[in-house]
Amino acid sequence: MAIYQKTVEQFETLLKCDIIDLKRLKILAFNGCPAENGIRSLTWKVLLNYLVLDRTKWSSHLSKQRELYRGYIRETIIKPGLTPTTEADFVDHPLNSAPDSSWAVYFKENEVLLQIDKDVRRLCPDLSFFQRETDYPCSEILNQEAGFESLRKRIVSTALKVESQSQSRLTGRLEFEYQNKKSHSSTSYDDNEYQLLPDGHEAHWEVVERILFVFSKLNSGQSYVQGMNEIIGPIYYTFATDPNLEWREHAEADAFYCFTNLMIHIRDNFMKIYDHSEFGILVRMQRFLMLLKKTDHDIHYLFEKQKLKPEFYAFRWLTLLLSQEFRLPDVLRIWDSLFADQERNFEFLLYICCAMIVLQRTRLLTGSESQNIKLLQGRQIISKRIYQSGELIFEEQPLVLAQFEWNKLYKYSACEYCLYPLESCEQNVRRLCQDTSIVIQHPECDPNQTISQRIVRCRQCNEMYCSTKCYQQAMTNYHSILCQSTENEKKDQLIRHIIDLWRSAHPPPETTSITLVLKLMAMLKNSNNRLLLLQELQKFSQGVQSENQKFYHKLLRKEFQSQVEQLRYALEQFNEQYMQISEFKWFLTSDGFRQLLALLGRNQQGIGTSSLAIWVKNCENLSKTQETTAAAGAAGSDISQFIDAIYTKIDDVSGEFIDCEGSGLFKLQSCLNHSCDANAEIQYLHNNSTLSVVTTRLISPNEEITINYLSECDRNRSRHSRQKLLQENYLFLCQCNRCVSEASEPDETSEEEESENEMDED
Ligand SMILES: C[S@@+](CC[C@H](N)C(=O)[O-])C[C@H]1O[C@@H](n2cnc3c(N)ncnc32)[C@H](O)[C@@H]1O
Repeated sequence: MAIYQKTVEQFETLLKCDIIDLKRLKILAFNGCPAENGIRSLTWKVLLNYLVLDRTKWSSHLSKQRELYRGYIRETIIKPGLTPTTEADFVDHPLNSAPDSSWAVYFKENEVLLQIDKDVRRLCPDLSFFQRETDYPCSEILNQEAGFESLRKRIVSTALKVESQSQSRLTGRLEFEYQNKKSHSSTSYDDNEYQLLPDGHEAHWEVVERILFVFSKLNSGQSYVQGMNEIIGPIYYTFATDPNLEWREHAEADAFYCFTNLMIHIRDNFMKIYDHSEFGILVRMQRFLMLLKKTDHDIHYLFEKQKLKPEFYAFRWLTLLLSQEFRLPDVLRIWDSLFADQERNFEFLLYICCAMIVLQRTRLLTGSESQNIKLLQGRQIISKRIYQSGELIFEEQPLVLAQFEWNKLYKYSACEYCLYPLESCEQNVRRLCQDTSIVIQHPECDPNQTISQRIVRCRQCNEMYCSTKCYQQAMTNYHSILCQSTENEKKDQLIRHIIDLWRSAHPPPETTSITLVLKLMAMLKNSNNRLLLLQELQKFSQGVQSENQKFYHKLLRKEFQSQVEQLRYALEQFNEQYMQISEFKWFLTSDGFRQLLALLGRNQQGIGTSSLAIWVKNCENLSKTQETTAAAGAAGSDISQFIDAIYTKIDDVSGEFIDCEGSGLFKLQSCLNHSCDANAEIQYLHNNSTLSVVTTRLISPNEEITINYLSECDRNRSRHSRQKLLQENYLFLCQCNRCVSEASEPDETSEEEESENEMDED
């Protein structure tokens, strides 16, 4: 503590001098800037050459710069054509497509703006800061001076323009009611985007959006490139949380200048034409490789042997200054050192990247090429702190989900959108036991007693939802297209045909892949930002073949070849006749379709919900909270006997399939790797599709968080059986601690698997 306090004092003394000693400041900052008293914020302003070293000049310099920035806002956000000053200006008009027309420029800029908008609405989602309201909104914008408009208005009108264009191409007419409904959100499938605050209020993400837009206009050669949002984010955050309110008030202008100055140093990373320049990304990657060779010869040699080029893993690290690899507090700490090191062209960044590799060296040295690329690309989740057993790590909603087809055949009923069960516990038990005389004890423990009165049905196809919200979400995302409404019988028939083909083609265990494909197509069709959705898909684990390239994903085995081809053809027809999604065409080529099926197979996560399970849990809680009197104890044992009897009967009549089941794609969960001795598990604590990752034992900091991909009944099979299942379904050879410790076991499978093997070989 004493050392920390001393560091604070050293910074403060240095920053108070009339002439700041830059060399000393760099030495101090390199070892980390304290966040308190605005030290980091001030230090960065000096290190990024925004504040001159002569403090006596700060006041006039700052007021000049900040006034200049206000001018930029006025100039760059002004609506062209609205304030004509000369006769000639009136010649320009919104339909003028000449390249020098201010309207044409205005429309082109809107495309850049739309991209910025999408990117900043997802800035640092693990932090609530960017969604919060700023205390210092832009007065020029909010006061609505005559002749000015806000970026908000431009985004709404641009989103409308994009949507109406695609609609008109398809239908030849403009459907404004539909467009208006969608225009409030640029992506209908993502609830995680930051939303606008009411008029007169601005959130921090909107301020960041303005900075980037002004930057893109003033630097038209470079404009805005995706990733710049990740650079401005931490800078603005640091300035806008400055405890000194005088500084905080001007966070927007100050962040703009610091960002602009930083971009001078790193702009070559963002522009392809500079890839080969002295400071271009390719040269930087070469320098990084040389350093790796010097630091860890074995790893360098291994990477050469495995052809693991830095383009595959270090490109993002170097371009975005590690802002994606660490959480914000760590990014800020790393940037203290990087900014202090700036004149040496961020040499220190190369050292950090090397350290990141060396820290993983034991795993890398034993890993195959594809295991190593996975490790380096960072698609794994590592704990940052101690987690106790039973602790919730995170919760997440799926990007898309579907119920198993057999749910309906066996009369399971659950919300089509979120899988919440739509039976009361009594209905559930009576159905599973095929006994209508069963009466549930403790009905007060069943929150679904009156569920039948709350069910919302699609007016066209009678599909059931647990709430109006779920129904509306489903409609906006996909149901408006996939609804079996008999309005278009041929389309419905084709959809049924596709689902039936899948049922007869796919190998057990049942998967929902084909419904997921149909839903994804409908979501793409409905989205006014298709590329973004495709980009989300790209992040999931991909590839059709195992690491050693010995076999393909189970769904792509030879025996399914002709059915897979029939399916592909049917989907291609569906796209051509009813969807016309040009961006999806590749997925409907032979290769693309195989890739898509493998992606869904490798990343799908099962979902299970049940009214009975909620009731049982509530009954158990009830007996726990009751006093331990003899009478209560007897009642508790009665209820457990009753529950046991129910489960025995269900087992006899319906077997193991007692939950309403489905599966979905989850963005974050799909980063969790498998271990046969996992330290976490997936639960559905809310009895709907919201997934919870919960620890199953104590987890230490820096330990990888893993789940078991195998179903409960497969988890205790022999090492050989487990590895076989994992290779077929997930294309990797499990080398977890348990598999390694069981390495001496004979390669034996159960009889059942033996016969399956024989079938495979036939
Ligand atoms: C849902 S993803 C998990 C995240 C994955 N690391 C990624 O980068 O996308 C599933 C894929 O991760 C890889 N994977 C998962 N667990 C693994 C393990 N224990 N060893 C090697 N690869 C694994 C396999 O390629 C598998 O198909």
